Amino acid sequence: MSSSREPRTQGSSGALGLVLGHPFDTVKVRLQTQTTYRGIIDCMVKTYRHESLLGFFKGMSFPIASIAMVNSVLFGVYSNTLLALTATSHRERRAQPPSYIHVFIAGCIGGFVQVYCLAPFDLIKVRLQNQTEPRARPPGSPPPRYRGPVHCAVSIFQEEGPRGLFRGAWALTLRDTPTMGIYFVTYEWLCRQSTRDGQDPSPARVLVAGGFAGIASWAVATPLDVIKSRLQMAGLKRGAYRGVLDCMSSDHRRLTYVDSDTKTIGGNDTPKDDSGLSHFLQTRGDSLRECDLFLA
Ligand SMILES: C[N+](C)(C)CCCC[C@H](N)C(=O)O
Repeated sequence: MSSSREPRTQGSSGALGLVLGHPFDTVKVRLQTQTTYRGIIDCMVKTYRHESLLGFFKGMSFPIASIAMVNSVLFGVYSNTLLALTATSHRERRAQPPSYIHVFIAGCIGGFVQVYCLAPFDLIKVRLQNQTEPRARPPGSPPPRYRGPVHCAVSIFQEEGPRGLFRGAWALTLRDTPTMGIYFVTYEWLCRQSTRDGQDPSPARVLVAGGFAGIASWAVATPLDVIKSRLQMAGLKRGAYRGVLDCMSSDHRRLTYVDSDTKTIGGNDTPKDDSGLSHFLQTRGDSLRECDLFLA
């Protein structure tokens, strides 16, 4: 980073960005993994109707608690890699800016390393965001599979083992390694464009450069983000996908069906031959049709 302000503010600005962005992230994750929604507006309307505004904030607490740590690993590894590559300290760098190829490599390495802190938190976030139970559950309706982030972490650990907590981490690595490189190159380039040589960019410029760097990196990251979210949700069904390539080429609608243990529903394709299930569906009606994508 060419600004010395960045490390001090990254914790709180990261958390603020997260609260503002989380409702959109929830809509994104649901559209990536569930087949019940026709589009963004449909997903927003249904979420609001069934779960109220709070539905958009499901799964937010662990990311808030971990963002400072994940970002300090990212920026720490980035800075130290850049230091090793260019042999110039943070101060000297203002007079002697690092080359873009060094910025890219340092960004990729930072992105690669932070994945191993981010992966378990991101997995729990995605699982909780996909729980579409309403705030006030009708009497007799099944409880959500996970009661909260800690229960979710413990359940995944018990049901899927420690490696279960890293489900989707390989796709996350493929998503973040190159795109963090893109993030830092775009950020550096925009800061240098808008600032005279040897000076620190103003806070407003840092904000704008960071925003555009985020857009550029997300534009590239989104396809692998879809795969990552699907692999994370498919965790409960062993063998649902054989890996990243299999997930890329399979029709994900075939995997959305009712979980017989929890009676939660994913997607719109439900098995036709289960009469108990169709009775269950008829009696539960539409509200359960929007329910969780949990694969048995
Ligand atoms: C993929 N891309 C590089 C664009 C952004 C990665 C964002 C990672 C972030 N720390 C998080 O909490 O998810």
